[in-house]
Amino acid sequence: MKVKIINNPSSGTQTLQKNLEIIIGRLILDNTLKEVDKVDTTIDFDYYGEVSKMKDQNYDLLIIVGGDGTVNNVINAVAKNDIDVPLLILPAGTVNDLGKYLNLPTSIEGVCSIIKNNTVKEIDLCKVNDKYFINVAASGLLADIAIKTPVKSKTAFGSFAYYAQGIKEVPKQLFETLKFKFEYDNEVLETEALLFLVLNSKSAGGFSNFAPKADITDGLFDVCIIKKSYPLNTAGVFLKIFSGEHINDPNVVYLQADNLKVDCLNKENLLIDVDGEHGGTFPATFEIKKKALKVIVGVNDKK
Ligand SMILES: Nc1ncnc2c1ncn2[C@@H]1O[C@H](COP(=O)(O)OP(=O)(O)OP(=O)(O)O)[C@@H](O)[C@H]1O
Repeated sequence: MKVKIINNPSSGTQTLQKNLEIIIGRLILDNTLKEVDKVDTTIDFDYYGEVSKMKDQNYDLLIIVGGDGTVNNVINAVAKNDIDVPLLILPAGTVNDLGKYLNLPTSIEGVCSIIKNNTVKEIDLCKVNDKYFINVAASGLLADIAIKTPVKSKTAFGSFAYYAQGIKEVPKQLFETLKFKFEYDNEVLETEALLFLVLNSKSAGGFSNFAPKADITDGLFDVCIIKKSYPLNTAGVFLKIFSGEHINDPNVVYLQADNLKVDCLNKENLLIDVDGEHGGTFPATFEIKKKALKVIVGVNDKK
């Protein structure tokens, strides 16, 4: 196998990155890997330029080592360069929603065996305006926390940094009212909302059941809108997210669609977060390309 590795040395707690040399060494020794081309990212890394070097080079696999943000940067470069090489995501971030959903390994043994098994699955690729995403786009209350938490504090404290930032932000944001307009399948919905998410997989923000009906191969977005309500009701909604029961709560709108436009009617320059990275502002047009991305999954992946 000829592989390219794009590694973010700063993602998460850096455990997987430290084991990379051992993993590569083992796979070279048993002849699984014939050629390995590894590059470490930097803060201002040129993902597009790096991925464009893969054209016509007969790579068998592109391995991404990093958190959701790194994965997002690489898949944008892959899609925009029209690269058709299967991707292996090695989850090394703070939250790793997609990694958990796809049962991707983090141990040395697990990573070696998933590469040897080389089981390819085609998954949907999502886009909002000109930015691709693989797992989730979100906006409103809490959605910008992933963006605001500095990389350094994420590394030092792992997911605790998310909660610390969250606690600081929530009281202020609960008094805000955001009014959104959703257009999908000839329907129009205008509502005051705290937060909405557009999901490809089931998992977001560390909640593995945010979109309990989602299937990453069905060509549909799962949209979860958490409506503005009394703080106690909102707290109830968040508790139900653990079990997936929130989708039946009167303060939640849950829908599936293959097309979606969203506008924020009362706040300019509200950010959209895509897979933990900046995804621009409103109005937002969402597109989904069914099974447009090849990824390696664990042999026990049943989704
Ligand atoms: N060498 C580096 N040093 C510091 N920051 C980097 C480096 N390489 C990339 N980055 C930054 O890391 C960010 C992406 O981090 P990533 O999402 O992979 O990890 P994380 O934030 O720890 O995980 P998660 O997104 O799951 O929370 C990008 O915004 C990118 O600019």
